[in-house]
Amino acid sequence: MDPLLLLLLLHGLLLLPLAALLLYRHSPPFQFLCKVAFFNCWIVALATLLSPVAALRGRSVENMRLLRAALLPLKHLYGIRMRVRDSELLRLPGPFVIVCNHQASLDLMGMVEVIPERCVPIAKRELLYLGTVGWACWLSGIIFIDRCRRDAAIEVIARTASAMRQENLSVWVFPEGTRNPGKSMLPFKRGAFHLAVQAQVPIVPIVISPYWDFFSPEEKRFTSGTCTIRVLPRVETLGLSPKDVPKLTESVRQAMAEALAEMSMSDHRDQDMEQPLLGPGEDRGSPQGQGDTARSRK
Ligand SMILES: CCCCCCCC/C=C\CCCCCCCC(=O)SCCNC(=O)CCNC(=O)[C@H](O)C(C)(C)COP(=O)(O)OP(=O)(O)OC[C@H]1O[C@@H](n2cnc3c(N)ncnc32)[C@H](O)[C@@H]1OP(=O)(O)O
Ligand SMILES: CCCCCCCCCCCCCCCC(=O)OC[C@@H](O)COP(=O)(O)O
Repeated sequence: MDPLLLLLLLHGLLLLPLAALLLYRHSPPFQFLCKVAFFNCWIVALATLLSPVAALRGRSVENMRLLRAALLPLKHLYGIRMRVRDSELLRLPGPFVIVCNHQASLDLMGMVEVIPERCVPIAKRELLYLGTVGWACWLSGIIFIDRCRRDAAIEVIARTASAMRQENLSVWVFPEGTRNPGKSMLPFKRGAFHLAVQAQVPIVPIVISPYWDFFSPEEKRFTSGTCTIRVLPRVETLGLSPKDVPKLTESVRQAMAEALAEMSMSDHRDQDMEQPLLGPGEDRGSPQGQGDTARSRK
């Protein structure tokens, strides 16, 4: 090959990372893309590394500890400060069903922040097919449901209800059934409430504050920020029967919607921001900061 061409090529190769770095610092959409890609890569990498360790134990809820440990560092990498309110409400003697609002995959960060011991999430079946991520989820005892086959899903829920009592197992459900970045919550699916009534265990609602201060897929914005997680008082189901489920669902949704509305109004901007390990955060002090623009647009 022509030595001059080789030299040019080498220069090009050296300049590429520099150009990417500059773009990362100065282009919020590029930064958004990188951060989302890194989030997914992190999960795939950790699932690949830790699944063999988890496999030594076999399928067990104890592997949820590994899953937690794998996801807990993410908040430091992204500079997301997690504030948990009323976490003592999660300290109950027996098993329970947690219901939580579902905005984005980022919810995993909030979930691992508060998820108690011996608690597994219910997830869509599609996650099983994500290679080592699916394997890691299966090994951690995550319960999979096929959202398109109601009868099969109801069957899984019935089996989960007896496992909850026999194995002292709590369950985490996103009752909206899908991700919802909107300002209010979607109508709730009833599975979580049937589960709690069948197992005769309490429901503990958890509300994660909106991400729009620091994360918006539409605006391709992903900066550092603060996220508040609030645990609401438990709702007992002792003595309730399937006919009570619609009312139960509505009253829990109502309580969560009120908490979400309240949390949407309170301002995080006066909080100290954690410096993200993944590069520049946002200048939260400036009145022209993106947080303000995002808020005023809402
Ligand atoms: C080892 C280390 C490794 C480290 C690496 C890390 C890797 C980590 C990566 C990842 C971590 C994990 C990530 C987890 C997070 C995933 C999140 C998701 O996937 S969210 C999606 C799935 N969740 C749901 O869909 C909610 C649950 N769904 C339901 O509860 C639904 O209710 C469902 C599917 C059971 C049925 O849905 P319908 O669409 O048909 O709607 P409906 O309105 O609820 O029900 C229709 C009728 O059926 C009755 N029904 C529902 N459930 C029933 C039941 N259990 N028993 C009896 N009747 C029931 C209802 O009462 C209703 O009937 P009437 O209208 O009341 O007459
Ligand atoms: C073969 C290897 C393929 C690797 C592919 C990369 C996949 C990256 C793994 C990221 C997994 C993160 C799990 C996030 C959990 C989540 O948030 O799931 C969404 C569902 O709740 C609702 O789904 P939807 O109804 O689609 O909104």
